Amino acid sequence: MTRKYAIGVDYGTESGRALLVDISNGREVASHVTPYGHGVIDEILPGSGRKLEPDWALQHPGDYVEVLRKSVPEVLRLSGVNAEDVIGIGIDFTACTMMPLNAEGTPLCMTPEWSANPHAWVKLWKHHAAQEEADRINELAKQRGESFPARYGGKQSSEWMIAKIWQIANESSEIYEATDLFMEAADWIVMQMTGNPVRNSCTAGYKAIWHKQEGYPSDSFFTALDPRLSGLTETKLRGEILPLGSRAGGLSEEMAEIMGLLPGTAVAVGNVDAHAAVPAVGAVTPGKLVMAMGTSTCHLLLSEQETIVEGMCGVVADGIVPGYYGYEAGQSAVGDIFAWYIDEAVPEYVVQAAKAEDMSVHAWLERQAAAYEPGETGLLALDWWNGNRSVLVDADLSGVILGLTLLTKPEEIYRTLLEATAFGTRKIIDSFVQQGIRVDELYACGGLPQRNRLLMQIYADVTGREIKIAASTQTAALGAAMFASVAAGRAAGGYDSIVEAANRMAHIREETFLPIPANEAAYKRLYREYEALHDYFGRGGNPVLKTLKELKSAVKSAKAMETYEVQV
Ligand SMILES: Nc1ncnc2c1ncn2[C@@H]1O[C@H](COP(=O)(O)OP(=O)(O)O)[C@@H](O)[C@H]1O
Ligand SMILES: O=C(CO)[C@H](O)[C@H](O)COP(=O)(O)O
Repeated sequence: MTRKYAIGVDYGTESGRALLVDISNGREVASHVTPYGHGVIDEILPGSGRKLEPDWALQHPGDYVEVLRKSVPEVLRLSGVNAEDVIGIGIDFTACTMMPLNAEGTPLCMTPEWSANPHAWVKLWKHHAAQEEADRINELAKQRGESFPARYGGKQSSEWMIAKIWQIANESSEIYEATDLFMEAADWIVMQMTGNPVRNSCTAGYKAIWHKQEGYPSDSFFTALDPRLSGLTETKLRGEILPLGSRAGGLSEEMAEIMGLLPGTAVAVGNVDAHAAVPAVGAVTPGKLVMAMGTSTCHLLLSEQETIVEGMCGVVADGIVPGYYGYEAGQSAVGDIFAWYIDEAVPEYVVQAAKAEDMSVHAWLERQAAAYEPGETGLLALDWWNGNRSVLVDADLSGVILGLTLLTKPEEIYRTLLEATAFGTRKIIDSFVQQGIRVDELYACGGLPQRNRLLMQIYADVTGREIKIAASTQTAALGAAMFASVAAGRAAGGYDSIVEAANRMAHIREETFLPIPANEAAYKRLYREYEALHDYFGRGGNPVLKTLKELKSAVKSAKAMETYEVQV
């Protein structure tokens, strides 16, 4: 029999990547990346030039289609694989990345009528401007004794579907009224390929408060929240919800032509990027915590038990691998913090020194920072540059760095930022363990583990655990391709289950990172300080971070309003 292949398409924050994989062994044959033309829209709305308020993060859905148009034909060309040997295509996406659609399934931002309204655009996962809505959802759920908050660590995040939808209703009732469906981008892009408006159980479960047995929260909850939300789940959130690995449909004639594939090729239901990565490192049984480390970090863990864990993003039955409860926790910024430092705060001499040695600024700072011992910088930071997702679930928190002096060097700050993210991860692991959820092994995947050895050593030292690293640098796309092979099924040359696919297609590297005992001891001491600082700034000991944010928002909103009034 000829070799069979599947394509995984990973939609990240800045770009989309297609990966063509040999399904017999997981060999990655070809990949291609298409950066999003509009990137992350967080300052000015394209077209109208309207200035966005703080904490907004939008995207253009046309950029997602461009990835299919460019990267899929390109992986076929690069690999020389024939379209008839590609048995399936699967996608994974950042989430909750959502958009309002009209009755034709067109995103409202792509219609002339609505394109100047920011609420018509895709709200990216890191759009954090729905915090008030999230707070109110949490208060009301508590008052009414709703059962769902327990499944989300007690709190809904401002990053998620219901808070984002309600923000639209509150700030732009005309967009809310004009919306026929609110959809995850993961489901929308699948609908572009198949014509079928199906939703996937992973984003529905983790991001839209859907439960396999109980469904969405009751209509009386939504009505009590806001009478305009009455009937929401039956109307604007309607749609069949299918489990991971299901076939959403076959590729349409039109999209097959655009993508260079055969019409009818199996398209798997969408998935979340980090979740797709779990089977791609072979973590298909309980106790294996997978850290998908990139712009942000998601922590994924399987368990036989359903328990409440403080600040977890969610526990969903079959949410990652069928047969287990899938837990998710996360840090809203990790690589993004390092990127911020390099883009916004590194002195010019560092950029020049890196250039002179033909190194990236990251690599130069990593080398310099590696010369320090734990504690030697005299610095400590809180990793909240993009709020805190777990365990505090509070997008209104911000970064803190302590201990700066006139002698502080850029590499010391860089090291401190790496350490801060490791402490944030330790906090999450402790939270699982304290609630009796086993964490036996750590796996790291995503863009960071293979780019920064110091980072991984610090994580091993801070957690006191061995860290195994994914062999693939594109685990999410590999996972999406694995789910595609399941959607295609055995009869087409694919697999019956994701566990079977993982057994054949997942790989980890031989080299692992082990804790260095002296470093581990030093970090134990520093972690105690991190915990004290964490609770002081994060649990209300001193609300200064929120006060600063309120002041900033008030001034920025007043300025944005002035600019808008001048324009109209
Ligand atoms: N050598 C490095 N050390 C630490 N962080 C890095 C390094 N190189 C790139 N990064 C960070 O990696 C992040 C991108 O990770 P990646 O996994 O490729 O993307 P995404 O999370 O969008 O899928 C960026 O935030 C960038 O700052
Ligand atoms: O919350 C998520 C998954 O549940 C986001 O998709 C994720 O945090 C963004 O991923 P990346 O850092 O890879 O861009």
